[in-house]
Amino acid sequence: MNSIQTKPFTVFVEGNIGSGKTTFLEHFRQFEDITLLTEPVEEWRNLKGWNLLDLMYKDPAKWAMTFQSYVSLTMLDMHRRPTVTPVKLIERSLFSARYCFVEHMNRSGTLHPAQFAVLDEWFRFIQHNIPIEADLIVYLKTTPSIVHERIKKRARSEEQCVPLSYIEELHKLHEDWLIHRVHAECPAPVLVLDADLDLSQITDEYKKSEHQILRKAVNVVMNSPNKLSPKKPIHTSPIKIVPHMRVL
Ligand SMILES: Nc1ncnc2c1ncn2[C@@H]1O[C@H](COP(=O)(O)OP(=O)(O)OP(=O)(O)O)[C@@H](O)[C@H]1O
Ligand SMILES: Nc1nc(=O)c2ncn([C@H]3C[C@H](O)[C@@H](CO)O3)c2[nH]1
Repeated sequence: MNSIQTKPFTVFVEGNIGSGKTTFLEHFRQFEDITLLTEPVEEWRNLKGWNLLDLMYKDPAKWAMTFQSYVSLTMLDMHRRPTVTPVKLIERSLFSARYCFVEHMNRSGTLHPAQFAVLDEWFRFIQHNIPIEADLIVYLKTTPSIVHERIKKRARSEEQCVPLSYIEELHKLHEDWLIHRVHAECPAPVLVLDADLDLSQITDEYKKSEHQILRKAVNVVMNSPNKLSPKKPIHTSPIKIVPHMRVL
């Protein structure tokens, strides 16, 4: 008998700019029954001809509010995207937008306090009224200097002037959220992967998350005719889970 799929096992893939989130999602393209939702960067780069990402990086004081408003809309659309597969991987989330990027803009004064208050109210309203939570967060933990080099090498035009200091500040905000668990509203367990490893070694690191992700798909799929057929063995190696409430 088919299992009735009410909500897919939802995984947020989080990490600093250039940490390898898109690359991580691509690793899971080999498996069936998983929906992969990449960050809507192209929508931010072209909204009716406007490159909001570029405008935000060039003049954050003027464009941060506009950009974050559109990030919220596009990310909410991702969270609410109907999913027929038992597992859904999302690149970033409304939580990283609020806890990392908007938080940084507030602390740095890029956003006026009134603008921050509006964005925060929108986040709280959505969080309390729309189910957007994760069942697991995969945190691609990196060293700022390493991802800064990757950003420069990738050479996305809008990011050419992103300073290392910005990456370091975003890193701290990711660590506060996902390692030190300072935000109680996002209780999902966190699987930490060492995303500093280069491309020749990173696949083995990504495989550490397969068991946590695919077993959920297998559990659900086992009750339906089309079995999940991972083309590679599921690894059961011990992995590091950061519980919601850390015992410090
Ligand atoms: N483990 C790795 N080692 C070396 N380079 C990597 C690694 N993972 C990704 N890269 C490279 O770094 C750049 C950023 O990778 P990717 O786009 O996957 O990161 P991202 O986290 O999705 O970035 P963004 O936050 O900007 O969307 C790409 O050029 C990619 O080829
Ligand atoms: N300001 C700001 N707020 C966000 O919520 C946000 N989410 C992603 N980004 C930037 C990082 C990369 O350059 C690029 C791709 O991740 O977009 C953001 N920037």
